[in-house]
Amino acid sequence: MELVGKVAIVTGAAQGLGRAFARAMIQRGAKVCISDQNVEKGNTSCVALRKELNTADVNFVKCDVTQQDDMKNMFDDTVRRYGGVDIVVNNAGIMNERTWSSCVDINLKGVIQGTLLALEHLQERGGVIINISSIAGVVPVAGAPVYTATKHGVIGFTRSCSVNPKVKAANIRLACLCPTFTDTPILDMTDDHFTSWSSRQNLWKDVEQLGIMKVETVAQGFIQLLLDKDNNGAIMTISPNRGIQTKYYPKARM
Ligand SMILES: NC(=O)C1=CN([C@@H]2O[C@H](COP(=O)(O)OP(=O)(O)OC[C@H]3O[C@@H](n4cnc5c(N)ncnc54)[C@H](O)[C@@H]3O)[C@@H](O)[C@H]2O)C=CC1
Ligand SMILES: CCCCCC(=O)/C=C/[C@H]1C=CC(=O)[C@@H]1CCCCCCC(=O)O
Repeated sequence: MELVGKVAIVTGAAQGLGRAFARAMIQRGAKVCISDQNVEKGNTSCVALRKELNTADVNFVKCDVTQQDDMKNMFDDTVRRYGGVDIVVNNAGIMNERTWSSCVDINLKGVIQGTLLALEHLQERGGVIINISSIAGVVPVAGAPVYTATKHGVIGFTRSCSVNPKVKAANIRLACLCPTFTDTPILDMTDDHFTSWSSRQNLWKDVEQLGIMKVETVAQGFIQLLLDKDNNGAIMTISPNRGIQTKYYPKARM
């Protein structure tokens, strides 16, 4: 897939991985809508990306992924501004075991809502949906069971959409990105983010064992996943010890 002239939407892109994905796509010629619930950080990042990359082809739209009206407006605004949508990256996510219900709302329901709207918008012209899961989407993580459940859900949902014949016929491709720990503000967790059935200490032991990747490393894998036009249903894992790996888990046998 060639990115020049393509139109992309990234949720939760005011900082961290979302911002790095947006940056990598703009650098390759895409027009990008960065959205986030944090208006101040979103606007600041938009101005900084315009300046750094010397482009007007990036804009910010306020969007809380738990709010259906915000989500619809993000798509409508992008269509009005750029004439359509080709790529949707459902990236917004939090790690909070205590406010676990909002973790489900943002990490899983937000991705489902973003994907369903993306399918509607892409059905005429085809395109790509990348859903951001985590390595916690494929392995159990004792320190963060709710976060882990949401990320497993993202993979199950995305893979199920990817094998739908209607989706394939519309030339829509879906894939999941599953990084291990990456250097973003999501790692600034305190004990308040945990319950007696989860643990910052446990999670931090994992961090110490595995290490922390740079956002640029994950953005490199993201671009690889986006450009490979033959990877519908793929799950890409990225970790410090094994690097970038693309996996296809078994399909159902009827
Ligand atoms: N950093 C890491 O170690 C890893 C992160 N991930 C996933 O990558 C994605 C991005 O995370 P990071 O950049 O690391 O985190 P981050 O905390 O730096 O960025 C997350 C962004 O999402 C936004 N956000 C939160 N709630 C939102 C909502 N309701 N609506 C819209 N935006 C909202 C925040 O304002 C923030 O800008 C998340 O889905 C996360 O679960 C996956 C594996 C590892
Ligand atoms: C808030 C971010 C949470 C990110 C979750 C995460 O990265 C968790 C990682 C580890 C916790 C326990 C583990 O066993 C996880 C690491 C497993 C890495 C396996 C790598 C496999 C591979 O590269 O194929």
